[in-house]
Amino acid sequence: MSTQSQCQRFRIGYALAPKKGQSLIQPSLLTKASERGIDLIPIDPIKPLVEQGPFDCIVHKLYGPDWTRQLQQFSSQNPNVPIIDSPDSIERLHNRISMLEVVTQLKLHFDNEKFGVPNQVVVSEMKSLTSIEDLKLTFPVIAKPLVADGSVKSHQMYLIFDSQGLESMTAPFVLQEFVNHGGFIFKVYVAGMNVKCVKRKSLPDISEEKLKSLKGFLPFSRISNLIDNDKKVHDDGKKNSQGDEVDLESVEMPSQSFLCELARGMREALGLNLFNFDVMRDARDSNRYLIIDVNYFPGYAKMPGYESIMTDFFLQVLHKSAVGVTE
Ligand SMILES: Nc1ncnc2c1ncn2[C@@H]1O[C@H](COP(=O)(O)OP(=O)(O)OP(=O)(O)O)[C@@H](O)[C@H]1O
Ligand SMILES: O=P(O)(O)O[C@H]1[C@H](O)[C@@H](O)[C@H](OP(=O)(O)O)[C@@H](OP(=O)(O)O)[C@H]1O
Ligand SMILES: [Mg+2]
Ligand SMILES: [Mg+2]
Repeated sequence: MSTQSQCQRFRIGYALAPKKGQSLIQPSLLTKASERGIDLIPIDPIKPLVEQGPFDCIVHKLYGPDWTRQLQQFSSQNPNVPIIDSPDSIERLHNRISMLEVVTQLKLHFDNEKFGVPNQVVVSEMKSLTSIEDLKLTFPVIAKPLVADGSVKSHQMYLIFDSQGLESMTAPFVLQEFVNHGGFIFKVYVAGMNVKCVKRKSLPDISEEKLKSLKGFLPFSRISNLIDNDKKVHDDGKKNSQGDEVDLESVEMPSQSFLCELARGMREALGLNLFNFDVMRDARDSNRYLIIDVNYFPGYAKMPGYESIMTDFFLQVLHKSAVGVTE
């Protein structure tokens, strides 16, 4: 390394909601990044962005026309500064149909694993809803808000057991088949070329027998983010709220090469660098993986060793190896 490059420091501007900034920008990340020549600089979205530089890269999770205009203006004045990620590409993740469409379009083949998404349909209005059979679904199903914009409402889900439960819903929503998956999911964090998978608690399986005694619907929200979930990752053999054993320690991870290839395909197809996706392993076929959710700029600080992973990613971007970043 030349003397000049040893001295070179990079400035990465970050524009995040206060809560998000506090969770991501921990002293440990600032230290790790600084050791490798990166200064992380907060951006004030209220002030003109073009007056806050210079930046070598911008990372953001803010929305709205004013912010998009700020980014466009900054880009036109600084065409070589990467903006992670493009608002248009992020937009695709704000709709639960378009976020998964990309998965169904991936042309990837694996020797052992199969992947896909659960069957789902959009219900736009209740009056056009006839029966579950007409929708080519069977109970139980999950009603999810069509919009996934980070609001509390967008995380409000309903597990529906019968037609009475279904009739109680308010359109529009996405109706997705409930797939038994052993009560756990995998969250696959992607930061450019870096891919890290963690296990999380999920809804318990519903047997045909159990379904007979379940009536109506059950609301739930942020199930994989419940407070005791982190404990589950570390503790063995605890019971979940339904009384079923969920021993996350003994759950076998999908192969890293499968996840890396899937993540690469999704990253390129989405044109995004910072996201995670939730994956279920089908209880009927352990080689079948279903992607159920894709989230922009998730809670990376929950990921063990996130400081090194994020710093590696920043360096990749600065060296122009990220999607949407041109040479
Ligand atoms: N088709 C399905 N079959 C079985 N369980 C599911 C299915 N879809 C979702 N779940 C369960 O519901 C949880 C919430 O669903 P989903 O991930 O779509 O919502 P979200 O609010 O966008 O989540 P996040 O907090 O990750 O953004 C999942 O983590 C999983 O535990
Ligand atoms: O608030 P919105 O825009 O919906 O985004 C959330 C995602 O939906 C969640 O997936 C993130 O949690 P995970 O990192 O556990 O997936 C969650 O992480 P956070 O709660 O740590 O910020 C958010 O990124
Ligand atoms: Mg999810
Ligand atoms: Mg989500």
